[in-house]
Amino acid sequence: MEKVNSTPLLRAEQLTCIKQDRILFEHLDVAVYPGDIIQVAGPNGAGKTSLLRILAGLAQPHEGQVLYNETPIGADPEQYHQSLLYIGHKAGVKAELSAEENLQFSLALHQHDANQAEALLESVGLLGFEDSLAAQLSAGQHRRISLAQLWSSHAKVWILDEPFTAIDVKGVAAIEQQILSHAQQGGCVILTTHQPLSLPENKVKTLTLKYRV
Ligand SMILES: Nc1ncnc2c1ncn2[C@@H]1O[C@H](COP(=O)(O)OP(=O)(O)OP(=O)(O)O)[C@@H](O)[C@H]1O
Repeated sequence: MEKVNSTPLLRAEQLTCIKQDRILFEHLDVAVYPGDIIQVAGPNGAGKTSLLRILAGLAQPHEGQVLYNETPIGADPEQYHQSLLYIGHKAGVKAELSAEENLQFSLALHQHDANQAEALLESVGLLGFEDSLAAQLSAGQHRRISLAQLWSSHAKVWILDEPFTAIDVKGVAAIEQQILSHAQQGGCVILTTHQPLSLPENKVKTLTLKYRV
């Protein structure tokens, strides 16, 4: 009998990444199925961010390829872009814009309704800060502005680099819940974090990169 969900949403084939003459990883195969939550683990400098950027199509591997629904992501970048939510390890907010303007900007970039920004800010506990300039907000509040997109995204593939950095305990729990719910609805999540996850162990797969010299 054929396995349900036997086709990966995202697949990387034989990835090799070299930075400054150091092989970070080579011939790496990754298969990410609907419902998967994959934590990429490993020490500082092992190549986690490099791997996430390749999976997101933001960087090219030295060798190998990434496929979305079994089609190389380079063949239809527009379709992949629409299916992907990538939140990098820097908050990426603009200091001179307010919290709401920053979120509106991100939503517009993903062709989402920018009118929902206020409601989304409420989801991440930033109600009352809509008009505050990002320059006046904390690192955790910056991160919350970026992560508010998790409450609006229809993208199947979420790639989140250190989403919990600077986020307090209550915020982490809310984000983990959002990640779990996305996976339960057939999406997939690939994330890095140096903090232990509180998600049920059987819900998370770990991909560990070693630091190679
Ligand atoms: N822009 C760059 N230019 C040159 N080398 C880079 C660049 N970015 C990363 N590297 C190299 O790649 C290695 C892996 O970096 P990467 O950010 O992928 O690691 P990481 O596992 O995410 O680390 P961390 O846990 O510290 O975030 C680094 O040690 C560095 O040598």
